[in-house]
Amino acid sequence: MSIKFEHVSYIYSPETPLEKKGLDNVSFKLQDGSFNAIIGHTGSGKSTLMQHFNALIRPTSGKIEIAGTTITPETTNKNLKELRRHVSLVFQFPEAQLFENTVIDDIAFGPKNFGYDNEKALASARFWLKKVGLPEEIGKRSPFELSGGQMRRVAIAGVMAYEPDILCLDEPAAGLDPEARKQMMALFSEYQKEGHTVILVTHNMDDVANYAENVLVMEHGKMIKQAAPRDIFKDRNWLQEHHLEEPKSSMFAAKLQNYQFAKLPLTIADLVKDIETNLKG
Ligand SMILES: Nc1ncnc2c1ncn2[C@@H]1O[C@H](COP(=O)(O)OP(=O)(O)OP(=O)(O)O)[C@@H](O)[C@H]1O
Repeated sequence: MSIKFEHVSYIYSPETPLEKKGLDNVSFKLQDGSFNAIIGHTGSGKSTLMQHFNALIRPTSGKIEIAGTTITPETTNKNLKELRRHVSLVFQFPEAQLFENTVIDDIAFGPKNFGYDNEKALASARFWLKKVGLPEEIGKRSPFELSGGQMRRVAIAGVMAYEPDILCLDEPAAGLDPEARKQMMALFSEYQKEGHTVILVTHNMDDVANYAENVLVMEHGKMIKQAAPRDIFKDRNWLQEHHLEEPKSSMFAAKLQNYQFAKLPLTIADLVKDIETNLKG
């Protein structure tokens, strides 16, 4: 059950002086269980695209197939609960949406909303509190007494606690220190390896290089390229032309270097396999 966008366009404030094309004839497919990144300049349409994944906004034209649901311009808000249980969207600075009296109740809110009984919701909340790296005793505290980084973890645990099949993240590590960013990205990577689909909007090219298998590049509302990170980042001229940065990470450079020193392959098929193994590993 892949995710499929077919000729999706979206216009903000149509037929008014403020009319603005947010998406322009976007088509692509994403594989189940893949780690995808959406990159592009500010204002290129990344967040607009992201909000289509759980029908928070619906296409002005075109069609989306996702998690067994078809989204078209005619789709209404009715019957979207099932879609939103499967496809979850985490906005930038999700900690702004915490509201319960205790951390554990805040994390359990999502699971309860999607039909877990009280006991199961609390068990899931305790499990995810630990998974995001917070000690058990924090569960009893008010989320508003925590640091910004801890609040971010609570908010993300609240989404992961009902285990959506498709996790959409808009700059989830923005403003976190490098260690916290790494832990957060490792958490999403593990979630993907367990079989879920992850879609990440980011300006951080190191995260793209280190974690994504598939990259969508947005520019002026159009998707101008879809490829593996190595294919996106190997062409410096193309990157410069589109004002995109290269990853700085030594990890990605090391992966490429390992590949150069890998044992001499015997056939083209071996060579391709070798490259893939080295870049994946
Ligand atoms: N609510 C809105 N009303 C009108 N235009 C909007 C609205 N939201 C976004 N836009 C416009 O649509 C275009 C795409 O915006 P979008 O937020 O999707 O870009 P983005 O790539 O996510 O940017 P950033 O990296 O800054 O978050 C921009 O030109 C933006 O100004």
